[in-house]
Amino acid sequence: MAQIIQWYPGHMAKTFRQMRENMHLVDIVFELVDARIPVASRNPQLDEVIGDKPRLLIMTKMDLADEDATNRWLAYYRKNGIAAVGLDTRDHMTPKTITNAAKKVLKEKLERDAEKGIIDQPIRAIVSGIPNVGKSTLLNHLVMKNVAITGDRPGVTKKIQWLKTPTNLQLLDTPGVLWPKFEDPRVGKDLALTGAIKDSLVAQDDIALSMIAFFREDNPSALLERYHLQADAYDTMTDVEILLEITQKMGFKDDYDRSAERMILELRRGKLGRYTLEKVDGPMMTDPFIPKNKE
Ligand SMILES: Nc1nc2c(ncn2[C@@H]2O[C@H](COP(=O)(O)OP(=O)(O)OP(=O)(O)O)[C@@H](O)[C@H]2O)c(=O)[nH]1
Repeated sequence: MAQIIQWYPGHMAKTFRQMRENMHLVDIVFELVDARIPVASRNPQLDEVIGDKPRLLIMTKMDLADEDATNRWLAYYRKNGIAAVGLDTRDHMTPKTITNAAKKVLKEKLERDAEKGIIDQPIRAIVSGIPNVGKSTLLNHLVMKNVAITGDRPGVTKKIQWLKTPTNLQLLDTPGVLWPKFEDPRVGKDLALTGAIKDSLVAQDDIALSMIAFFREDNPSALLERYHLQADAYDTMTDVEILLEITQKMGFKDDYDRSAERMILELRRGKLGRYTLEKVDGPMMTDPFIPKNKE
């Protein structure tokens, strides 16, 4: 973990610098978060970079997340005046969903433009989010075919590459890659369980144990059924004992590193069903990791 903390600040500073430099060129920021971990997968320092710029929060990988939990998050954001949509970025409706949501966020600006006779101007956006959250997938789906156009904008000396979409968006071609804040151990575990950070950076058995703890609370039957555990396992066994039992059932004897690895892989592949690690009323909500600016 210490390695990650030392490694990221340089990259992060560069991302923030690039985003700050380009912020005046865009109308809106598309901030991507993983619907399964909407708190851990965002970097709160982005708020400082975005400032008053309008933002659309995009919850990706909704197809992997618990549907009810995502709906509760969306209701929560709505209540707090934060424009948000949830989607599977690979879905064919994604370009329409995002473009409509962006138009809604920018409604007043577009109306002001229309009064001045400026109509059908493209909406210019920058896409930002942590690694693996779905930035490239989203860009590709929005653009459909990779058409890069180059434009000189006032105030910039170097040329900026824009990607034009059929739905009349213009996207900065370099997505802002941010890194999450790892200081809180819960954040690291949640990122590891969803595959947002490299497996080699975290102890797999620790992660498998937090997976067992999560299912014990959230969806007890999913783990019991998947690994053919006895119905009273949660009453009679500790998390460690459950991990050892699963190791045996997998035929790995006492090699719990191997079973931990397998369990995590199966979780990510959806073998245990849809899951959301962070809930609207969960403990993470006491952290200040909620987007600050309003619609
Ligand atoms: N199930 C599901 N998978 C998705 C979704 N969006 C992206 N993915 C997958 O997640 C993985 C990472 O997606 P990318 O688009 O490469 O993520 P990125 O943010 O560009 O990643 P970096 O290049 O590391 O910054 C790929 O395997 C995608 O197919 C989604 O909404 N649902």
